[in-house]
Amino acid sequence: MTPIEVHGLRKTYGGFTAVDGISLSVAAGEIFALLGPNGAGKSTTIEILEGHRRRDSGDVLVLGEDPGLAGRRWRARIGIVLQTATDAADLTVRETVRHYARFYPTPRDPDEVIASVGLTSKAGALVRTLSGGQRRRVDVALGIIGNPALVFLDEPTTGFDPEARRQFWALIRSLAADGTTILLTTHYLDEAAALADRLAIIAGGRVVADGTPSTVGGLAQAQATVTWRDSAGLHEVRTDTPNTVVGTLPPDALDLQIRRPSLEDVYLDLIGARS
Ligand SMILES: Nc1ncnc2c1ncn2[C@@H]1O[C@H](COP(=O)(O)OP(=O)(O)OP(=O)(O)O)[C@@H](O)[C@H]1O
Repeated sequence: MTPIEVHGLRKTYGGFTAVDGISLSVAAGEIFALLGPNGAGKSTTIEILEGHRRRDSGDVLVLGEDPGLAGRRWRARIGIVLQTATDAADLTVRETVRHYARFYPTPRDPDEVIASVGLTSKAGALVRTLSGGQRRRVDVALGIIGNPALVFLDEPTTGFDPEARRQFWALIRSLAADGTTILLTTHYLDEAAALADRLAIIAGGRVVADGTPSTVGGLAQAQATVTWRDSAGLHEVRTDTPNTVVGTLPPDALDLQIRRPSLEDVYLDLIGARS
């Protein structure tokens, strides 16, 4: 069974079309990233897949069921990390995670989950005393405590420091390696490049490109730009074979640079952020 299958998804708010015919499929154990500017329709899409929002039209199957109709057993197989942080009652990290574990038929071990999000040293601290990034890690812990087959992560690492982000990436990779399917939205292109097996770039409610982080939008075929400076000035050459160009440079060439388009270049072109 394909964990996520979406075809022709549409959602309007009043007269405004937020999602305008999105189709995508995510395979078991795959990490799939949705990228796109603010207001592109990522959260609306993910909320429909979570069963938190109704669609206007389109076919949606999540773990084999229509999220608009699925019941508690389906919900227990899904982990969700929302954009907004969990309300922190007067509970410690360990109490909070244990409390949530009781909602699921086959939860993971709370202490193991706390360790996997790097919060062991804060397990006894009240959640409301944690920093923003630490609270976000509690959100992630609550998203995976139910041992879900599928995890939705809406901008999961916002507010994480660089080390915490890398620890989080390792956690997500290990979940995927164990067969968990991951759908995440992110504004960090390095996060998508580091984590995603496949990704879709969404703009104006439509998928404008999809593929792997190294091939999306024609990245694999894109030419390299070689720049250098010599006594005649600055030179720039676009080429498929940068090594050959470098081999022909004069001995006084300085400041040699070979640059290939990055995911960020492709992304900015596709969303029309530059001409
Ligand atoms: N409840 C709502 N009522 C009316 N319009 C809405 C509602 N929710 C979202 N929208 C609009 O739908 C569009 C898509 O919003 P959505 O939250 O899906 O975008 P997003 O890609 O997740 O953005 P961000 O990156 O800022 O989280 C936006 O223009 C937003 O203003």
